[in-house]
Amino acid sequence: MRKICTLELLSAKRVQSFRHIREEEVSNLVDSLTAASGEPVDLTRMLSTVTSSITSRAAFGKAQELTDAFMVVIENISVLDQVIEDHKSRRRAGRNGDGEKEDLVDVLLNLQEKQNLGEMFLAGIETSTTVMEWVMSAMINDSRVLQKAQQEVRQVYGGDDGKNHFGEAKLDQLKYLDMVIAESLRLHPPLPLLIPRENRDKNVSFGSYEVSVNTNVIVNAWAINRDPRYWTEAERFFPERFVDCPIDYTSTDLQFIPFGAGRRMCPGVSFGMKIVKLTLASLIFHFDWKLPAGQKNINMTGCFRATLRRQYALHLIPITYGRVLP
Ligand code: HEM
Repeated sequence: MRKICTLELLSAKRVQSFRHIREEEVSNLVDSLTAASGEPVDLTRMLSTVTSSITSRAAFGKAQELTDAFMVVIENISVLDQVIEDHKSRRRAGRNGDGEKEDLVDVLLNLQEKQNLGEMFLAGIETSTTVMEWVMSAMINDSRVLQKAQQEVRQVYGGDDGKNHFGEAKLDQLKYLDMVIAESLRLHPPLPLLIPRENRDKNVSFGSYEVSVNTNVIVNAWAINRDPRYWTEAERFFPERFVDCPIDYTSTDLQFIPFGAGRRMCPGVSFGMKIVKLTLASLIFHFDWKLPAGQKNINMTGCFRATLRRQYALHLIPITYGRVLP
């Protein structure tokens, strides 16, 4: 399954082919927030919806109506079977020639493989949503960082381009936003403990650790990302630490491993991070953000379920950029 993910489902080319889906769904999110401008919204729920809409369209080729079903796909596997049946009849009818337009179910059918599809994408939705929640929370609590990130995105996307079509073409220019996301991933990795792995080969040693055969190893990424031996003021949220810094989450630096590392590293990095960056850039380009009445800052308490999420849903007030409040 992992090999299929890396080579087929989540390859750079495949991820790029879903660009229009990401842009459409993020634009829908902006429309909903614009309609709610000036009122508190449950941003946690909205971020989860946008991520699952993008994922279900990419995975199943179905739009909104499948999104809710996707969330219960594990319990209700018949939904997935129905999707696969639909794809099979479409293929039998010979309506599936263009590789670019294939969704991920088509790819799996090509490979005669459907196992674990639901679990895999569910994991991607939860982690990507969690990353966005933490980044927004950290920026709201640090107005200096938020302003700097907003300045950058409004400069890059200023003029008609930003208002009419907020696309991915210029995302690479948002260097400061990259640092903000990296710093949030460092302090709040959605999977603080990497997936347990069993040493099945032979006894090995690395550093001061001896790992004998048949031992389960659990890597504490959370502790590594905050280790004061590698990070100055390790507990501080300070995106500028990544200026001119060669370390990033796709490199092989083992002091920063929010996606794991090596052969078992997350195969969904590119799929997830494209959603994360486009959504966050849109949120801070189109809106200024206020806390609900009576709230001074965001409570950053985490809570460990399948992932390390915020304990409390994120409620914020979007103010459409440029709108003068009464
Ligand atoms: C953007 C947020 C994401 C984060 C922070 C994240 C993080 C991780 C981490 C830490 C691991 C464990 C790596 C290890 O044990 O060494 C992992 C594994 C995995 N991730 Fe992600 N992930 C994200 C998004 C996604 C997405 C969007 C998908 C799929 C669409 C995905 C699919 C997977 C799969 C299938 C594995 C298991 C790989 C294996 O068992 O070898 N992830 N992820």
